[in-house]
Amino acid sequence: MKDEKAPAQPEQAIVRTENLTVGYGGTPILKGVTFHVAEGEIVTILGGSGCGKSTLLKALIGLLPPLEGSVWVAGYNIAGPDRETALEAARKKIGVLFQSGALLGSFTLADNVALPLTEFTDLPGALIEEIVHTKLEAVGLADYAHYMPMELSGGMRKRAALARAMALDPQILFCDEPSAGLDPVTAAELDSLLLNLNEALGITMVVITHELASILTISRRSIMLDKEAKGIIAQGSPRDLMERSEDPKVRAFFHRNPELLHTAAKAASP
Ligand SMILES: Nc1ncnc2c1ncn2[C@@H]1O[C@H](COP(=O)(O)OP(=O)(O)OP(=O)(O)O)[C@@H](O)[C@H]1O
Repeated sequence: MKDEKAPAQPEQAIVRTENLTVGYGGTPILKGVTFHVAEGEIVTILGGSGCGKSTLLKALIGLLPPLEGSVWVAGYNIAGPDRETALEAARKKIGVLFQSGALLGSFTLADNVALPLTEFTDLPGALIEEIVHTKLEAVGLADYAHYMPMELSGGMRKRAALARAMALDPQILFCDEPSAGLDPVTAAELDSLLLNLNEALGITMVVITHELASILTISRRSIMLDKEAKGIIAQGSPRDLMERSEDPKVRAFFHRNPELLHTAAKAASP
């Protein structure tokens, strides 16, 4: 479990949205979403399938321009009038671990991890090699630098993708369902790795996940989205949400019991 830090205040926020409305083709998926993530925090974003978790992530990393509202990432307003310049600067401060891992299959692990360094910096080759080695070492893959992605297990590929996301020493790491497709033990190892990186380097993390074990292990604060509400229906310590929330949707999620939803819906209908 994360250490006991003071609760996040908006003014310390390294990621912040205000009245964010985001969607596709002018149709909102999320409306008027306001939240913040403090520097050094790990926040998990939860919610049922299709509630807009990935859509929110796309807005936070600048892949989807908001329909309304603002998004501040690492001090840059990436939804303001100077969006392109802000995004270029913000992208140097963030790392993204996509659900698929998104490693290039025809590149070795070392070359995959080197990509952001060759693309975004003018560092000499020898230094890039050294950085790549350090990153692979941090995820326990130093001996696999010359392997191709297809020669690795799913868990190792995720760790390699994490090494690549860390290549530019990001202040903020965004992860889209990092444990998807991993067995529980491998998923727990990845959780430990994320926690270690957070604790050792102070990297802020915003993690989308459905995995209850991960949610409880890595985050002290969770934000739960809902499809019907098109926004946040609960936020707080995941343990409190699990043990104390009376919202049927929150209870159904944490107790893995869709019956709770049906019972609440029946009670609400005339
Ligand atoms: N590129 C797109 N164009 C149009 N609609 C989209 C697009 N991507 C997602 N959507 C829609 O937006 C809604 C939210 O999708 P999103 O992928 O953000 O949900 P999610 O909470 O991440 O779901 P899951 O947990 O299943 O991955 C869904 O109704 C989806 O169909």
